[in-house]
Amino acid sequence: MLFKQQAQLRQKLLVLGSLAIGSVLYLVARVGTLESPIPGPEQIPLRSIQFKRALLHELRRGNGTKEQLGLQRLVQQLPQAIIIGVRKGGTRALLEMLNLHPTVVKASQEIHYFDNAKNYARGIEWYRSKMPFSFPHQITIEKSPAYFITDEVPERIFKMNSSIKLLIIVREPTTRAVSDYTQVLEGKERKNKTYHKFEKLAIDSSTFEVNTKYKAVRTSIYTKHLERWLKYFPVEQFHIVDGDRLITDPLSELKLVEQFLHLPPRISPFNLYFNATRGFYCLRFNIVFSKCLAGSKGRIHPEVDPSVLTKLQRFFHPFNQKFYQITGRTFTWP
Ligand SMILES: Nc1ncnc2c1ncn2[C@@H]1O[C@H](COP(=O)(O)OS(=O)(=O)O)[C@@H](OP(=O)(O)O)[C@H]1O
Repeated sequence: MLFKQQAQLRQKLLVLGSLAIGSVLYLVARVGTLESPIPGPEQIPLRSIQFKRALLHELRRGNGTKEQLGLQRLVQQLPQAIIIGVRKGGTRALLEMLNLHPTVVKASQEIHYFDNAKNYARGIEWYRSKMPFSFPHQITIEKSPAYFITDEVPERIFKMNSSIKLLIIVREPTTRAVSDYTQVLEGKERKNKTYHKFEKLAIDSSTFEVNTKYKAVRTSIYTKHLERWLKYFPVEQFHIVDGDRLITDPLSELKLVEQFLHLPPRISPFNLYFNATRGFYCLRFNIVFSKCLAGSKGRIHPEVDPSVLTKLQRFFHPFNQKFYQITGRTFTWP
């Protein structure tokens, strides 16, 4: 009995200790690093949010119940915004970077609720149960890149929330297709299986034209997919993120997303630093905690015959023009 009480006391002290250390480190980290906060009704007390995040972390680790940690107001909210695609566009980087914002809570896993018949049949409360705990003033975001290209998804999302905000991150279409191929190739190699070369898959061997049956090619015809979505949602409900710029200048892209989501600007230069070894920007949450994306992000692409790349770029050109026209955002793709 005495032993149990001592163990409980020790656990409580541990929780309080880690919370106190976390808060002090957080305050030290934020002082002087934040952009001057914008005054107004939207302003959220950052420090208390970060403190609550620390409590949330303790809850997830099983170091107390909601009541013990004073987290009764925690809820599992359906997402108010979804990153619907595009596969290999930088969806993971975008989600992780948005999660730096104190008002954003991410669903860590891809949930595949709307594109997977079995999951969809489980119902909306199943979907909600997959969402992270958050406070009512926070917004939940999930990403499942397969949503963008799956026929049934727009209608299903519309039925859940017709005013939801939709984020699409795109990359130069040919590079995206090669990235898509690289991921599949790696999977095959891991299983000691052989796989065709990209050139063979992307070009029809009888007509020497671009093979539009190849999924990696089809996914890059962004306008075709977007048109299906526009049957349900007005174009204002979408925000297009430049995935190429998210790699080279992530903060500029994140600022545009903050505006689109009506979030106060809180992601600052402090939160992002370039890691020369990785060749990418990594994320800094505070002076002690920073992380880069997993090694599966930023793979080295195989070399592709330049004439095939040119053929693909020519093929995508008219679709790209249409995409610019519809979205009102122009990219520098060839
Ligand atoms: N900061 C940072 N760190 C690492 N990787 C980054 C980052 N920003 C964008 N990217 C690019 O993200 C590409 C992977 O895209 P996705 O996350 O959408 O892939 S997936 O569809 O979820 O598999 C991945 O594509 P590849 O380079 O082709 O592997 C990266 O180029």
